[in-house]
Amino acid sequence: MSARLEAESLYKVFGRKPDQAVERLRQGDVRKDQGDAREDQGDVREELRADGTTAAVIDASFTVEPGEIFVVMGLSGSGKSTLLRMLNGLSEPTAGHVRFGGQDLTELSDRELREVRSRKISMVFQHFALFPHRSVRDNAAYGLEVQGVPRAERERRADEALALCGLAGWEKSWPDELSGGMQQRVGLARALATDADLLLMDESFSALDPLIRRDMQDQLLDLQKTLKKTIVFITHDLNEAMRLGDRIAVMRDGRIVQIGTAQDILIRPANDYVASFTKDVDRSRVLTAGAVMETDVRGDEADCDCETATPDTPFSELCAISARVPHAVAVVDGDRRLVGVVPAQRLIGFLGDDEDVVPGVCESPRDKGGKKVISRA
Ligand SMILES: Nc1ncnc2c1ncn2[C@@H]1O[C@H](COP(=O)(O)OP(=O)(O)OP(=O)(O)O)[C@@H](O)[C@H]1O
Repeated sequence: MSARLEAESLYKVFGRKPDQAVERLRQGDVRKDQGDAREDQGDVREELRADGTTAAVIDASFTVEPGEIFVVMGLSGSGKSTLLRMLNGLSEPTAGHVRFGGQDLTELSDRELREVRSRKISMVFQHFALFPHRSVRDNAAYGLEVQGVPRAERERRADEALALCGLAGWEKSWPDELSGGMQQRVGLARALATDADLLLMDESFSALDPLIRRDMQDQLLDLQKTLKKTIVFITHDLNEAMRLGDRIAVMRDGRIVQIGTAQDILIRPANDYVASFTKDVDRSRVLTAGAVMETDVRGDEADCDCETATPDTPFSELCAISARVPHAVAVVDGDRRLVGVVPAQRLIGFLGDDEDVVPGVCESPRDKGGKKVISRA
């Protein structure tokens, strides 16, 4: 089982007097908490920038559980890469702590840090960074070579990792004989071969064309079902974030502005900035019955023999059920207990951009008795 990764109030400031800059940023936040909010969130950051100081990451805190894919999403310059470099110890935080498996990486010596980086942490980059004059096998074995693992064992482990990534039979090929997608699989195999618990993926699929990219996303999700690594995945693409992330942190101007599941971010964006990202997301691919249902139920809405949904029922299937039943869809849990209802109007509300998705009364007769089903407060 992998270990938990914790980031606690991380700051990274580039430029002069970084510690003073952190203090100013903290005081700005205290003023804001006390209600002395200036309209512009980036206030102190902008003042610092005018002085030639960049607050690249400001007060970032989160925990990534073992087996979780935690996606950090944000536009270029929002601080994603700087955050990732602090997580793997390549960049020392100006303030704050990074803990992995309970070990505080920010307190290790350079030698201890190198050891942790080579054994416990693997990186997968956007540009595959393969060595052109090494075979696919030797590329996949590179991390093990750095660790000093004997040749026979590293080749065995590299071959296993390559097979996991769908590259059995390509071990002796050269990188330039492989397509872009296959080269990225070698990058992934190299990261997996070391058995590192923490996988840091920096825009790993961004250079791939859309179909291959989707393929790689599927493969990662599939591998993760058995590997259960602790994964931090950086992307600027919200669709990718929503497909991969158990949870997503949205960054803006160095700050994490929201952490939540894909459904949280779609349904309850923390602010207009996050909401503006979600406009182009195909909601029907993300939402499930559990996210869209009304939980204010009477209790007898599933008393007929009609088809029901479960909280995990995908939105598209929910729409199909809704079209087949003459009333709101009842959502039941594994014990067939009613946990919510979804009136047809509510589905329509969630598909659009309209923030006011609260539907009115479902006019459909519930059953042959013609009883109205759902009423909303
Ligand atoms: N070594 C550095 N020295 C000075 N400023 C830096 C340094 N590294 C990053 N920055 C600045 O910190 C801010 C955050 O950069 P960062 O690369 O972390 O963002 P990002 O979200 O990863 O962007 P991208 O998606 O383009 O890589 C930017 O304003 C950048 O110019």
